Amino acid sequence: MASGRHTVPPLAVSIGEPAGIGPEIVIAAWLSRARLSLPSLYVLGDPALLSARAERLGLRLPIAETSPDDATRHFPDALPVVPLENRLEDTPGLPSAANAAGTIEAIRRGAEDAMAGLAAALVTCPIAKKPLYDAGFSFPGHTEYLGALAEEATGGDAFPVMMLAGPDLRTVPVTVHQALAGVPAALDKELIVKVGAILARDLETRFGIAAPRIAVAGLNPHAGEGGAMGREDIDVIAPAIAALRDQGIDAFGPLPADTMFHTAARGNYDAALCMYHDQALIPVKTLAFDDTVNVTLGLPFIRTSPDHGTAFDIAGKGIARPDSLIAAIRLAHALALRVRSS
Ligand SMILES: NC(=O)C1=CN([C@@H]2O[C@H](COP(=O)(O)OP(=O)(O)OC[C@H]3O[C@@H](n4cnc5c(N)ncnc54)[C@H](O)[C@@H]3O)[C@@H](O)[C@H]2O)C=CC1
Ligand SMILES: NCC(=O)COP(=O)(O)O
Repeated sequence: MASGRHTVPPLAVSIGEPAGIGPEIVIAAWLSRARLSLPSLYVLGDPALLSARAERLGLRLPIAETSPDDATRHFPDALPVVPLENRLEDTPGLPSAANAAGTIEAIRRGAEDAMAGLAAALVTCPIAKKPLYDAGFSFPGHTEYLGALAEEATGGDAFPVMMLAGPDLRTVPVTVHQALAGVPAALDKELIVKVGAILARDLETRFGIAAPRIAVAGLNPHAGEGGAMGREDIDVIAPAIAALRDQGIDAFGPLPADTMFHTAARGNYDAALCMYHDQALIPVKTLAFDDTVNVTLGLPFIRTSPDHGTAFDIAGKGIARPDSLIAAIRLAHALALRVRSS
C-alpha cells in the first residue's frame, strides 16, 4: 500500500448491528484493501465477534487489537480492531437487545474519535433500530444520535441532515425517521429552509460544488396540482424555496416528485431536497443500491454509511456485497482530504 495515501488519520468504522451483515462486509472490505487501494481504517468492535464471523465464512482474518493512533501501522497486515468495553455475540440473523450496549458504544466512540481528530471520519455499519429501542436507545437512528453527541461535545447546536449520495443522484429527506401520517404536520417553512441551507453549505464546503443547484420536491401528487390535490406545496414549500433564494441559494420547485428523477431531469440539479424518507431514498437506492452512500451533513465531523440496512436474511451466509460500505469508506476519505486541504 502506498504510504502517501495516509496523509489523514485512519477512518473509524463502527461495527453496527452484530447480528447483521456489518461484521462480514467490514471483513470483505479489509480483505480487498490492497486490490482497491483502500485508505487505512480501524474497527470499533469485539475482536471475538469478528474472528467468529470470519471462521463461520471460512475466511482467514488476522486481527490486530490496537488503538486509533497505531491502527495505520497494522492495517496492511491485519484488520485493526479497537476493542469495546462491551462484548458482542456472533448470532447472525438473530438480533438481541443484549448486544445493544456494545453497538451504541461503537458509534459513540467513533464519533468521539472523529471529533478528537484521532479518526479522519466515522463510517458506520448499519444498525437495526428495534433491538436498540428495546434496550432503551431513545434516538430514531444514527443521524439523530450523532447530532446529540456533537451537541454534547461542543456545547453548541448541531442539526444533522441525512443525504444519500449516489453516482448520479444526491437526495436529502427534510423529515427523516418520521411516520408518513405525521409528515404534513412536521413540515414547516423554517425546517425546509434550515435543511436546504445546510445542504447548500455542505455541498459547497465538503463536496466542492460552487453555487449548488437544489431541486425541491413537492409533497402532493403533481406538486399539488395548483392546490387541487393538497395545499402544502403552495402554503409551505413554495415560501421556503423563496426564502432559500433570498439567501442566495439556487433552489427551485416545488417539482412533481414523480418526474424529477429521470435521467434528463437529474442533469438540472446537484441535489434533490425531498419532503420525506421514502421520497428521497427510493430513487437513489433504485438507481444504485450498491454504490450509494448515506452521508450526514451539518455535523462537526464527517460521517458516512452504506445505504443498506442490516440484511438479517443473508447475515452469516457470505453473500453480502461490501460495495456500498467500500463506497462509504472511499467517500469518507475523500471528504476528509478535501476538508484538510481547504
Ligand atoms: N444506516 C443504517 O443503520 C440503516 C439501517 N437500516 C435497518 O436495517 C434493518 C433492515 O432493513 P431492511 O429494510 O430490511 O433493508 P436492508 O437494506 O437490510 O435489506 C433489504 C434487502 O436488500 C438486501 N441487501 C441489503 N444489503 C445488502 C448487501 N450489502 N448485499 C446483498 N444484499 C443486501 C437484503 O438481503 C434484503 O433482501 C432495519 O432495522 C433498518 O432500520 C436500514 C437502512 C440503513
Ligand atoms: N433508511 C436510512 C436509515 O435508516 C439510516 O439512518 P441512520 O441510522 O443513518 O440515521
